[in-house]
Amino acid sequence: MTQSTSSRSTGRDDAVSGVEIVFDDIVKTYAGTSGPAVDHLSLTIPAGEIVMFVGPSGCGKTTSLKMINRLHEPTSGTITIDGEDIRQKNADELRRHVGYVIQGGSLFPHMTVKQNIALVPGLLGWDKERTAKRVDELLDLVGLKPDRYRDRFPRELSGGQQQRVGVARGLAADPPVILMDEPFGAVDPITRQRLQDELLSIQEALRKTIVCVTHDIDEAVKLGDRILILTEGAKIAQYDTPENVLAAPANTFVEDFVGAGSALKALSLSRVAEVELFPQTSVKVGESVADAKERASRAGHTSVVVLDEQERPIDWLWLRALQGETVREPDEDRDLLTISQQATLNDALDSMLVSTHDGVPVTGAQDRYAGVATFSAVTSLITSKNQQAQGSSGDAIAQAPDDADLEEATAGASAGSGAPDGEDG
Ligand SMILES: Nc1ncnc2c1ncn2[C@@H]1O[C@H](COP(=O)(O)OP(=O)(O)OP(=O)(O)O)[C@@H](O)[C@H]1O
Repeated sequence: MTQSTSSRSTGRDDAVSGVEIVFDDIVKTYAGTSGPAVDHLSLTIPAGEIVMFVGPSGCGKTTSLKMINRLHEPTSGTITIDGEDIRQKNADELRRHVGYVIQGGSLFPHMTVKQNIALVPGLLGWDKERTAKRVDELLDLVGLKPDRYRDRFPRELSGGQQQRVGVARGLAADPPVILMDEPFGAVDPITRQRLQDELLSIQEALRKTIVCVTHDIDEAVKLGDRILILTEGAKIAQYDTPENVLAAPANTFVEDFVGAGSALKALSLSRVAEVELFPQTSVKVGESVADAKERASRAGHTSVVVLDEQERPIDWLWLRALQGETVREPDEDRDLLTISQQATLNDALDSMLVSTHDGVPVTGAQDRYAGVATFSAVTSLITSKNQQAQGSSGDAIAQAPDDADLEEATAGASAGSGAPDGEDG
Protein backbone atom coordinates (compact mmCIF):
# COMPACT_ATOMS: atom_id res chain seq x y z
CA MET A 1 0.00 0.00 0.00
CA THR A 2 1.43 3.38 -0.93
CA GLN A 3 1.50 5.97 1.81
CA SER A 4 2.72 8.96 -0.18
CA THR A 5 1.80 12.34 1.20
CA SER A 6 -1.35 13.77 -0.23
CA SER A 7 -0.75 17.05 -2.03
CA ARG A 8 -3.96 18.53 -0.76
CA SER A 9 -3.45 17.82 2.90
CA THR A 10 0.19 18.71 3.36
CA GLY A 11 0.87 21.14 6.15
CA ARG A 12 -2.68 21.48 7.41
CA ASP A 13 -2.67 18.71 10.01
CA ASP A 14 -3.35 21.08 12.91
CA ALA A 15 -6.89 21.62 11.64
CA VAL A 16 -7.82 17.94 11.26
CA SER A 17 -11.08 16.96 12.96
CA GLY A 18 -11.31 13.54 11.28
CA VAL A 19 -9.90 10.29 12.67
CA GLU A 20 -8.06 7.33 11.16
CA ILE A 21 -9.95 4.26 9.95
CA VAL A 22 -8.13 0.93 9.62
CA PHE A 23 -9.36 -2.23 7.86
CA ASP A 24 -7.36 -5.20 9.11
CA ASP A 25 -7.72 -8.33 6.96
CA ILE A 26 -11.44 -7.90 6.38
CA VAL A 27 -13.44 -10.69 4.76
CA LYS A 28 -17.14 -10.45 3.99
CA THR A 29 -19.00 -13.42 2.60
CA TYR A 30 -22.74 -12.98 2.15
CA ALA A 31 -24.90 -15.96 3.11
CA GLY A 32 -25.75 -18.16 0.13
CA THR A 33 -22.94 -16.85 -2.09
CA SER A 34 -19.99 -18.88 -3.31
CA GLY A 35 -17.10 -16.45 -2.89
CA PRO A 36 -16.39 -13.50 -0.63
CA ALA A 37 -17.57 -10.02 -1.71
CA VAL A 38 -14.57 -8.62 0.20
CA ASP A 39 -11.55 -10.89 0.27
CA HIS A 40 -8.88 -9.99 2.84
CA LEU A 41 -8.93 -6.20 2.56
CA SER A 42 -6.35 -4.31 4.63
CA LEU A 43 -6.34 -0.57 4.35
CA THR A 44 -5.51 2.58 6.30
CA ILE A 45 -7.61 5.68 5.69
CA PRO A 46 -5.67 8.62 7.14
CA ALA A 47 -7.37 11.12 9.44
CA GLY A 48 -8.70 14.22 7.70
CA GLU A 49 -8.47 12.89 4.15
CA ILE A 50 -10.97 12.15 1.42
CA VAL A 51 -10.53 8.61 0.11
CA MET A 52 -12.48 7.68 -3.01
CA PHE A 53 -13.45 4.02 -3.58
CA VAL A 54 -13.69 3.18 -7.29
CA GLY A 55 -13.83 -0.02 -9.29
CA PRO A 56 -16.11 -2.02 -11.57
CA SER A 57 -19.68 -2.81 -10.61
CA GLY A 58 -19.93 -5.54 -7.98
CA CYS A 59 -16.29 -5.30 -6.85
CA GLY A 60 -17.26 -4.67 -3.23
CA LYS A 61 -17.10 -0.87 -2.83
CA THR A 62 -20.45 -0.44 -1.11
CA THR A 63 -20.00 -3.56 1.03
CA SER A 64 -16.65 -2.19 2.24
CA LEU A 65 -18.16 1.24 2.97
CA LYS A 66 -21.14 -0.17 4.85
CA MET A 67 -18.94 -2.21 7.14
CA ILE A 68 -17.55 1.07 8.53
CA ASN A 69 -20.91 1.98 10.08
CA ARG A 70 -21.91 -1.64 10.66
CA LEU A 71 -24.75 -1.66 8.15
CA HIS A 72 -22.88 -4.86 7.19
CA GLU A 73 -20.81 -6.94 9.60
CA PRO A 74 -17.50 -8.46 8.44
CA THR A 75 -17.26 -12.25 8.41
CA SER A 76 -13.73 -11.91 9.81
CA GLY A 77 -11.15 -9.22 10.43
CA THR A 78 -11.27 -5.98 12.39
CA ILE A 79 -12.16 -2.37 11.58
CA THR A 80 -10.99 0.34 13.92
CA ILE A 81 -12.01 3.99 13.99
CA ASP A 82 -9.56 6.19 15.89
CA GLY A 83 -7.96 3.05 17.24
CA GLU A 84 -11.20 1.61 18.63
CA ASP A 85 -12.61 -1.69 17.37
CA ILE A 86 -16.07 -0.76 16.08
CA ARG A 87 -17.55 -4.00 17.46
CA GLN A 88 -16.98 -2.60 20.94
CA LYS A 89 -19.64 0.00 20.22
CA ASN A 90 -23.38 -0.37 19.96
CA ALA A 91 -24.25 -0.10 16.24
CA ASP A 92 -26.84 2.67 16.74
CA GLU A 93 -24.44 4.65 18.87
CA LEU A 94 -21.70 4.20 16.25
CA ARG A 95 -23.95 5.47 13.45
CA ARG A 96 -24.69 8.66 15.35
CA HIS A 97 -21.00 9.50 15.12
CA VAL A 98 -20.49 8.50 11.51
CA GLY A 99 -22.25 10.73 8.97
CA TYR A 100 -23.85 8.92 6.05
CA VAL A 101 -24.81 10.55 2.74
CA ILE A 102 -26.33 8.60 -0.12
CA GLN A 103 -27.53 9.30 -3.62
CA GLY A 104 -30.48 11.66 -3.85
CA GLY A 105 -30.11 12.70 -0.20
CA SER A 106 -32.66 10.05 0.89
CA LEU A 107 -34.66 12.63 2.83
CA PHE A 108 -37.79 11.65 4.71
CA PRO A 109 -40.60 13.02 2.53
CA HIS A 110 -42.99 13.81 5.37
CA MET A 111 -40.41 15.85 7.26
CA THR A 112 -39.32 19.42 6.56
CA VAL A 113 -35.73 20.28 5.66
CA LYS A 114 -35.15 21.36 9.23
CA GLN A 115 -36.56 18.15 10.70
CA ASN A 116 -34.51 16.06 8.31
CA ILE A 117 -31.26 17.80 9.25
CA ALA A 118 -32.11 17.74 12.96
CA LEU A 119 -32.59 13.96 13.08
CA VAL A 120 -29.24 12.94 14.57
CA PRO A 121 -28.89 16.00 16.85
CA GLY A 122 -32.37 15.03 18.13
CA LEU A 123 -31.20 11.48 18.83
CA LEU A 124 -28.17 12.89 20.62
CA GLY A 125 -30.46 14.93 22.87
CA TRP A 126 -29.45 18.40 21.73
CA ASP A 127 -31.77 21.15 22.98
CA LYS A 128 -34.04 23.06 20.57
CA GLU A 129 -32.01 26.21 20.46
CA ARG A 130 -28.71 24.48 19.71
CA THR A 131 -30.36 22.32 17.06
CA ALA A 132 -32.07 25.27 15.33
CA LYS A 133 -28.80 27.19 15.26
CA ARG A 134 -26.99 24.19 13.81
CA VAL A 135 -29.63 23.65 11.11
CA ASP A 136 -29.31 27.25 9.90
CA GLU A 137 -25.52 27.12 10.04
CA LEU A 138 -25.51 23.95 7.90
CA LEU A 139 -28.00 25.31 5.38
CA ASP A 140 -25.72 28.31 4.93
CA LEU A 141 -22.73 26.00 4.58
CA VAL A 142 -24.33 24.02 1.75
CA GLY A 143 -25.50 27.18 -0.02
CA LEU A 144 -29.22 27.21 0.84
CA LYS A 145 -30.74 30.32 2.44
CA PRO A 146 -32.14 29.15 5.82
CA ASP A 147 -35.15 31.51 5.75
CA ARG A 148 -36.17 30.31 2.36
CA TYR A 149 -35.60 26.57 2.72
CA ARG A 150 -35.76 25.37 6.33
CA ASP A 151 -39.52 24.82 6.40
CA ARG A 152 -39.88 23.31 2.94
CA PHE A 153 -40.63 19.65 2.30
CA PRO A 154 -38.29 17.59 0.10
CA ARG A 155 -40.82 17.57 -2.76
CA GLU A 156 -40.52 21.38 -2.87
CA LEU A 157 -36.78 21.16 -3.65
CA SER A 158 -34.83 20.39 -6.82
CA GLY A 159 -32.71 17.23 -6.97
CA GLY A 160 -29.54 19.23 -6.33
CA GLN A 161 -31.12 21.01 -3.35
CA GLN A 162 -32.26 17.70 -1.87
CA GLN A 163 -28.72 16.42 -2.24
CA ARG A 164 -27.42 19.53 -0.43
CA VAL A 165 -29.81 18.87 2.45
CA GLY A 166 -28.55 15.26 2.44
CA VAL A 167 -24.98 16.54 2.87
CA ALA A 168 -26.11 18.94 5.63
CA ARG A 169 -27.79 16.03 7.41
CA GLY A 170 -24.60 13.96 7.16
CA LEU A 171 -22.65 16.80 8.80
CA ALA A 172 -25.31 17.68 11.39
CA ALA A 173 -23.80 16.23 14.55
CA ASP A 174 -20.27 17.18 13.47
CA PRO A 175 -19.11 13.56 13.07
CA PRO A 176 -15.37 12.94 12.57
CA VAL A 177 -16.14 10.40 9.83
CA ILE A 178 -18.48 10.80 6.87
CA LEU A 179 -19.41 8.00 4.50
CA MET A 180 -20.77 8.88 1.08
CA ASP A 181 -22.20 6.42 -1.44
CA GLU A 182 -22.50 7.92 -4.93
CA PRO A 183 -23.53 11.19 -3.28
CA PHE A 184 -23.76 13.25 -6.46
CA GLY A 185 -24.81 10.54 -8.86
CA ALA A 186 -28.36 11.68 -9.45
CA VAL A 187 -27.88 15.36 -10.33
CA ASP A 188 -27.04 17.18 -13.56
CA PRO A 189 -23.36 17.87 -14.37
CA ILE A 190 -23.31 21.56 -13.42
CA THR A 191 -25.07 20.93 -10.10
CA ARG A 192 -22.74 17.99 -9.47
CA GLN A 193 -19.76 20.26 -10.05
CA ARG A 194 -21.10 22.82 -7.59
CA LEU A 195 -21.81 20.20 -4.95
CA GLN A 196 -18.32 18.78 -5.38
CA ASP A 197 -16.83 22.26 -5.02
CA GLU A 198 -18.91 22.86 -1.92
CA LEU A 199 -17.77 19.59 -0.43
CA LEU A 200 -14.15 20.60 -1.07
CA SER A 201 -14.58 23.99 0.57
CA ILE A 202 -16.38 22.47 3.54
CA GLN A 203 -13.57 19.92 3.82
CA GLU A 204 -10.94 22.66 3.62
CA ALA A 205 -12.36 24.06 6.85
CA LEU A 206 -13.44 20.89 8.66
CA ARG A 207 -10.89 18.25 7.60
CA LYS A 208 -13.13 15.26 8.33
CA THR A 209 -12.26 11.75 7.26
CA ILE A 210 -14.48 11.20 4.24
CA VAL A 211 -14.88 7.85 2.50
CA CYS A 212 -16.76 8.14 -0.75
CA VAL A 213 -17.88 5.50 -3.27
CA THR A 214 -18.16 6.67 -6.87
CA HIS A 215 -18.44 5.25 -10.37
CA ASP A 216 -16.91 8.37 -11.81
CA ILE A 217 -13.11 8.37 -12.07
CA ASP A 218 -13.12 12.12 -12.80
CA GLU A 219 -14.98 12.68 -9.54
CA ALA A 220 -12.43 10.48 -7.76
CA VAL A 221 -9.53 12.48 -9.22
CA LYS A 222 -11.16 15.77 -8.32
CA LEU A 223 -12.26 15.03 -4.76
CA GLY A 224 -9.82 12.41 -3.54
CA ASP A 225 -6.69 12.99 -1.50
CA ARG A 226 -6.30 9.31 -2.33
CA ILE A 227 -8.04 6.92 -4.67
CA LEU A 228 -8.60 3.26 -3.86
CA ILE A 229 -9.03 1.26 -7.05
CA LEU A 230 -10.55 -2.16 -6.39
CA THR A 231 -10.98 -5.28 -8.49
CA GLU A 232 -13.46 -8.09 -7.81
CA GLY A 233 -13.45 -9.23 -4.19
CA ALA A 234 -12.30 -5.74 -3.13
CA LYS A 235 -8.70 -6.62 -4.01
CA ILE A 236 -6.57 -3.47 -4.14
CA ALA A 237 -5.33 -2.66 -7.64
CA GLN A 238 -3.84 0.67 -6.54
CA TYR A 239 -4.17 2.96 -3.53
CA ASP A 240 -2.50 6.27 -4.16
CA THR A 241 -2.88 10.00 -4.78
CA PRO A 242 -4.75 11.02 -7.96
CA GLU A 243 -1.49 12.43 -9.33
CA ASN A 244 0.28 9.09 -8.97
CA VAL A 245 -2.66 7.04 -10.23
CA LEU A 246 -2.75 9.15 -13.41
CA ALA A 247 0.99 9.44 -13.93
CA ALA A 248 1.94 5.90 -12.92
CA PRO A 249 -0.93 3.41 -13.07
CA ALA A 250 0.14 0.30 -11.13
CA ASN A 251 -0.94 -2.18 -13.81
CA THR A 252 -2.96 -2.56 -17.00
CA PHE A 253 -6.19 -2.93 -15.04
CA VAL A 254 -5.72 0.54 -13.53
CA GLU A 255 -4.59 1.92 -16.87
CA ASP A 256 -7.77 0.66 -18.55
CA PHE A 257 -9.94 1.75 -15.67
CA VAL A 258 -8.52 5.27 -15.55
CA GLY A 259 -8.93 5.45 -19.30
CA ALA A 260 -5.61 6.03 -21.00
CA GLY A 261 -7.46 7.54 -23.96
CA SER A 262 -8.88 10.40 -21.96
CA ALA A 263 -6.08 12.93 -22.26
CA LEU A 264 -8.12 15.63 -20.56
CA LYS A 265 -7.93 13.85 -17.20
CA ALA A 266 -4.86 15.76 -16.12
CA LEU A 267 -7.04 18.87 -16.29
CA SER A 268 -8.95 17.45 -13.36
CA LEU A 269 -5.77 17.85 -11.34
CA SER A 270 -5.35 21.55 -12.13
CA ARG A 271 -7.47 23.98 -10.14
CA VAL A 272 -9.00 27.32 -11.00
CA ALA A 273 -6.86 28.76 -8.18
CA GLU A 274 -3.96 28.60 -10.65
CA VAL A 275 -5.72 30.79 -13.21
CA GLU A 276 -4.83 34.49 -13.32
CA LEU A 277 -8.18 36.16 -12.66
CA PHE A 278 -9.50 39.24 -14.43
CA PRO A 279 -10.46 42.01 -11.95
CA GLN A 280 -13.94 42.56 -13.39
CA THR A 281 -15.54 45.56 -11.65
CA SER A 282 -17.83 44.47 -8.83
CA VAL A 283 -20.70 46.44 -7.30
CA LYS A 284 -22.71 45.82 -4.15
CA VAL A 285 -26.48 45.50 -3.93
CA GLY A 286 -27.83 48.85 -2.70
CA GLU A 287 -24.96 50.87 -4.21
CA SER A 288 -25.84 53.86 -6.42
CA VAL A 289 -26.19 52.84 -10.09
CA ALA A 290 -24.55 56.09 -11.23
CA ASP A 291 -21.48 55.41 -9.05
CA ALA A 292 -21.32 51.79 -10.22
CA LYS A 293 -21.41 52.81 -13.89
CA GLU A 294 -18.83 55.49 -13.26
CA ARG A 295 -16.43 53.04 -11.67
CA ALA A 296 -16.90 50.42 -14.38
CA SER A 297 -16.42 52.93 -17.19
CA ARG A 298 -13.28 54.28 -15.59
CA ALA A 299 -11.89 50.75 -15.56
CA GLY A 300 -12.90 50.34 -19.21
CA HIS A 301 -15.43 47.59 -18.39
CA THR A 302 -18.81 47.18 -20.07
CA SER A 303 -20.26 44.88 -17.42
CA VAL A 304 -20.19 44.48 -13.64
CA VAL A 305 -20.42 41.58 -11.22
CA VAL A 306 -23.09 42.23 -8.56
CA LEU A 307 -22.28 41.11 -5.01
CA ASP A 308 -24.55 40.55 -2.00
CA GLU A 309 -23.76 41.83 1.51
CA GLN A 310 -21.44 38.88 2.12
CA GLU A 311 -19.55 39.78 -1.09
CA ARG A 312 -20.84 36.70 -2.88
CA PRO A 313 -21.42 37.16 -6.63
CA ILE A 314 -25.13 36.99 -7.44
CA ASP A 315 -25.42 38.58 -10.89
CA TRP A 316 -23.33 39.70 -13.86
CA LEU A 317 -24.85 42.60 -15.77
CA TRP A 318 -24.02 44.60 -18.86
CA LEU A 319 -23.90 48.30 -17.90
CA ARG A 320 -26.94 49.03 -20.04
CA ALA A 321 -28.94 46.57 -17.93
CA LEU A 322 -28.12 48.50 -14.75
CA GLN A 323 -31.27 50.57 -14.27
CA GLY A 324 -32.86 52.66 -11.50
CA GLU A 325 -31.32 54.46 -8.54
CA THR A 326 -29.60 51.61 -6.76
CA VAL A 327 -28.24 48.19 -7.70
CA ARG A 328 -30.91 45.55 -7.08
CA GLU A 329 -30.85 41.81 -6.34
CA PRO A 330 -31.62 39.62 -9.36
CA ASP A 331 -34.97 37.83 -9.62
CA GLU A 332 -35.19 34.71 -7.47
CA ASP A 333 -35.20 32.38 -10.43
CA ARG A 334 -32.02 33.85 -11.96
CA ASP A 335 -29.13 31.82 -10.71
CA LEU A 336 -25.63 33.12 -11.51
CA LEU A 337 -23.18 30.47 -12.62
CA THR A 338 -19.99 30.75 -10.55
CA ILE A 339 -17.07 28.44 -9.93
CA SER A 340 -14.94 28.06 -6.87
CA GLN A 341 -11.17 28.28 -6.80
CA GLN A 342 -11.33 24.57 -5.93
CA ALA A 343 -12.96 23.75 -9.26
CA THR A 344 -10.87 21.99 -11.86
CA LEU A 345 -9.92 23.42 -15.25
CA ASN A 346 -12.30 20.85 -16.74
CA ASP A 347 -15.13 22.31 -14.66
CA ALA A 348 -14.13 25.81 -15.71
CA LEU A 349 -14.36 24.87 -19.38
CA ASP A 350 -17.74 23.19 -18.83
CA SER A 351 -19.07 26.30 -17.09
CA MET A 352 -17.85 28.57 -19.86
CA LEU A 353 -19.78 26.62 -22.43
CA VAL A 354 -23.02 27.70 -20.77
CA SER A 355 -21.96 31.19 -19.68
CA THR A 356 -23.39 34.18 -21.52
CA HIS A 357 -20.18 36.12 -20.88
CA ASP A 358 -16.70 35.22 -21.98
CA GLY A 359 -15.77 33.92 -18.57
CA VAL A 360 -17.11 32.83 -15.18
CA PRO A 361 -16.97 34.65 -11.80
CA VAL A 362 -14.75 32.79 -9.35
CA THR A 363 -15.34 32.51 -5.61
CA GLY A 364 -12.77 32.02 -2.86
CA ALA A 365 -13.14 31.55 0.89
CA GLN A 366 -16.74 31.90 2.19
CA ASP A 367 -17.88 32.08 -1.44
CA ARG A 368 -16.52 35.63 -1.74
CA TYR A 369 -15.91 37.11 -5.18
CA ALA A 370 -12.30 36.71 -6.32
CA GLY A 371 -12.43 37.88 -9.95
CA VAL A 372 -13.36 36.40 -13.30
CA ALA A 373 -11.73 33.41 -14.98
CA THR A 374 -11.78 34.31 -18.66
CA PHE A 375 -11.86 31.78 -21.44
CA SER A 376 -8.49 32.97 -22.72
CA ALA A 377 -6.85 32.80 -19.28
CA VAL A 378 -8.07 29.22 -18.79
CA THR A 379 -7.03 28.05 -22.23
CA SER A 380 -3.61 29.71 -22.02
CA LEU A 381 -2.99 27.98 -18.67
CA ILE A 382 -3.98 24.66 -20.28
CA THR A 383 -1.65 25.33 -23.19
CA SER A 384 1.26 26.15 -20.90
CA LYS A 385 0.59 23.00 -18.84
CA ASN A 386 0.53 21.04 -22.05
CA GLN A 387 3.88 22.52 -23.08
CA GLN A 388 5.38 21.81 -19.65
CA ALA A 389 4.22 18.22 -19.85
CA GLN A 390 5.69 17.80 -23.30
CA GLY A 391 8.97 19.18 -22.04
CA SER A 392 9.31 16.57 -19.28
CA SER A 393 9.22 13.11 -20.78
CA GLY A 394 7.92 10.06 -18.94
CA ASP A 395 6.00 12.29 -16.59
CA ALA A 396 2.39 13.31 -17.05
CA ILE A 397 2.84 13.65 -20.79
CA ALA A 398 0.47 10.89 -21.67
CA GLN A 399 -2.24 12.73 -19.78
CA ALA A 400 -1.69 16.19 -21.23
CA PRO A 401 -4.48 17.38 -23.49
CA ASP A 402 -3.70 17.45 -27.17
CA ASP A 403 -5.22 19.97 -29.54
CA ALA A 404 -8.00 17.65 -30.65
CA ASP A 405 -9.12 17.10 -27.04
CA LEU A 406 -9.06 20.82 -26.39
CA GLU A 407 -11.09 21.49 -29.45
CA GLU A 408 -13.68 18.96 -28.38
CA ALA A 409 -13.84 20.33 -24.86
CA THR A 410 -14.19 23.91 -25.90
CA ALA A 411 -16.33 23.57 -29.01
CA GLY A 412 -19.01 26.19 -28.99
CA ALA A 413 -17.31 28.55 -26.57
CA SER A 414 -16.36 31.93 -27.95
CA ALA A 415 -12.61 32.36 -28.08
CA GLY A 416 -12.45 35.97 -26.94
CA SER A 417 -9.22 37.48 -25.77
CA GLY A 418 -8.45 39.64 -22.77
CA ALA A 419 -11.40 41.12 -20.93
CA PRO A 420 -14.48 38.95 -20.50
CA ASP A 421 -16.81 41.74 -21.53
CA GLY A 422 -14.98 42.88 -24.60
CA GLU A 423 -17.88 42.01 -26.86
CA ASP A 424 -21.02 43.56 -25.54
CA GLY A 425 -23.93 41.29 -26.47
N1 LIG B 1 -27.08 -8.29 0.53
C1 LIG B 1 -26.35 -9.05 -0.32
N2 LIG B 1 -26.52 -10.39 -0.38
C2 LIG B 1 -25.80 -11.15 -1.21
N3 LIG B 1 -24.84 -10.66 -2.03
C3 LIG B 1 -24.63 -9.34 -2.01
C4 LIG B 1 -25.37 -8.45 -1.17
N4 LIG B 1 -24.94 -7.19 -1.36
C5 LIG B 1 -23.97 -7.26 -2.30
N5 LIG B 1 -23.78 -8.54 -2.69
C6 LIG B 1 -22.79 -9.02 -3.67
O1 LIG B 1 -21.51 -8.66 -3.20
C7 LIG B 1 -20.69 -8.22 -4.28
C8 LIG B 1 -20.20 -6.79 -3.99
O2 LIG B 1 -21.33 -5.93 -4.01
P1 LIG B 1 -21.20 -4.36 -3.71
O3 LIG B 1 -22.57 -3.78 -3.71
O4 LIG B 1 -20.38 -4.17 -2.51
O5 LIG B 1 -20.37 -3.89 -4.98
P2 LIG B 1 -20.13 -2.43 -5.56
O6 LIG B 1 -18.72 -2.40 -5.99
O7 LIG B 1 -20.58 -1.41 -4.58
O8 LIG B 1 -21.09 -2.47 -6.83
P3 LIG B 1 -21.84 -1.28 -7.62
O9 LIG B 1 -20.77 -0.42 -8.17
O10 LIG B 1 -22.57 -2.02 -8.69
O11 LIG B 1 -22.74 -0.61 -6.64
C9 LIG B 1 -21.53 -8.34 -5.53
O12 LIG B 1 -21.23 -9.56 -6.16
C10 LIG B 1 -22.94 -8.35 -5.02
O13 LIG B 1 -23.79 -9.09 -5.86
